[in-house]
Amino acid sequence: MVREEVARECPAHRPPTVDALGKLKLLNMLLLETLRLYCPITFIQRKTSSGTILANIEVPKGTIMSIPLLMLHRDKEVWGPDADEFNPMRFQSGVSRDTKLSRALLAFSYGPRVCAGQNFAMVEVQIVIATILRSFSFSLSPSYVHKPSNFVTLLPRYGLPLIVRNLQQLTG
Ligand code: HEM
Repeated sequence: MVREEVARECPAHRPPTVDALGKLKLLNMLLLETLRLYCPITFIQRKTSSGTILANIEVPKGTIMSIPLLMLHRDKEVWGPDADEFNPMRFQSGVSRDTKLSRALLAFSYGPRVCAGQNFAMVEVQIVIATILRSFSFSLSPSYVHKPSNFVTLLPRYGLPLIVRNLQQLTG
């Protein structure tokens, strides 16, 4: 489905244009769902600049708080009973239009210290994936072991071996 969308919107043998990227709705949904389940930065920290009360808990000035993004992204109360499943369709109406989702998806953080490279990162990965999808099919190698691990950022512990096929050779 995503490959069909890319083939429809992006002309072959040229990098996708800004206009084309704006039309890659399915690819965007797929990337948002990937950022939800496997957000590269799994937690952020904040230090209180003054004493405050959070959810009836008194928090003194200077307290360092960890915000567990990865855990929040799997909260069934927010995301529903299928929170642990990979389901890009949950972003069908777009994250920016759904206020609940735009605040629940915290892969790039939120508020005044939101990731400064958010838009750049999304455009970059859209171009890379769209370009790959135009020419190649890929699937997980049987040797792949699913073990996301946190080493500063979230990474596949044993790498990501893929079986890659050139689509032109496949279709002759
Ligand atoms: C998928 C890719 C990326 C993810 C998931 C990501 C995520 C984040 C997160 C969660 C923060 C907040 C950290 C905190 O408050 O402790 C952050 C901050 C930041 N990011 Fe990114 N980032 C990505 C790519 C990039 C890129 C490509 C750039 C630059 C070109 C960038 C530049 C920054 C900067 C400058 C900040 C600090 C903003 C501030 O504190 O005012 N990021 N990022």
